[in-house]
Amino acid sequence: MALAYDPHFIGTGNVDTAAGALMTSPSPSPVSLSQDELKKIAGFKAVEFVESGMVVGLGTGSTAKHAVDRIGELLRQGILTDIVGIPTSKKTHEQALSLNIPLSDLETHPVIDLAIDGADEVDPDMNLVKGRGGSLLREKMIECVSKKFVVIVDESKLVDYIGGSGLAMPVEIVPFCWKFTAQMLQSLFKDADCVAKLRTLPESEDPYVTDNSNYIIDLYFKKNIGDLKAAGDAILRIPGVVEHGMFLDMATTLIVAGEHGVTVKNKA
Ligand SMILES: O=C[C@H](O)[C@H](O)[C@H](O)COP(=O)(O)O
Repeated sequence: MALAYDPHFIGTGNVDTAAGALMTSPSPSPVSLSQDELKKIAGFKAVEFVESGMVVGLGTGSTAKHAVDRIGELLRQGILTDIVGIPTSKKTHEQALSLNIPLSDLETHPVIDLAIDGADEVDPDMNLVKGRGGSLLREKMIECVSKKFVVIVDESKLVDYIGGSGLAMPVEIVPFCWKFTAQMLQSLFKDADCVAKLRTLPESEDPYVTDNSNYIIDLYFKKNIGDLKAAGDAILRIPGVVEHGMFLDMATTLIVAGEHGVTVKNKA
């Protein structure tokens, strides 16, 4: 599918942040763009929300990486000053250090002005699946105390309902008796024909280990799981579970880059 890009929408202009605002940017001169270029457009657009003096949650993944790069660039140019970054993973911590972004943590800065992060799925109510890159726990800890949470995606991430992509919904668990916990998770969602799989490293059958020394169980649903809040609460009642990758009612702004330009949608 041909993708369209409107270079007008990379910039540092103001974004309409009124509640419920929907800003769609048409593309006057379409140019085919890769998925990564769309991620970059969404990431740069999100940084328009960052103001000097803010404490900023720095997301993880191939989309958030562009936003973090952009913050580093604007700091270097002196366009942004006095930013404090709170990284959501070891990888983002390394990236931010390499860009000389001043860093802190939740204990020193328990309130965050704004967080910017990608997502694996976004439903029409701006509920998210996150963690296919393995970073869901730190992301959720940081983003749930952010006054604003700007989610950046290319349009391939939009789904009709959570789980609708047919791809993984990650759950971070403790390694102890992981097979037992995986079985509990699969049984919990038997009505949705759920399959629970331990995430392993691509080059071996060894478990993938998170930044917090935990494992990840990926849940695959063949049917809609229905009430997301009830599902999330039920997952958290399983003792070996640390956190799940559903980020419900957390996003305050959604930026989608796609074939017809960039859309900015605020939570009503
Ligand atoms: O664990 C990874 C994070 O939740 C990412 O933000 C999410 O997977 C989206 O990543 P990407 O922007 O690379 O698609």
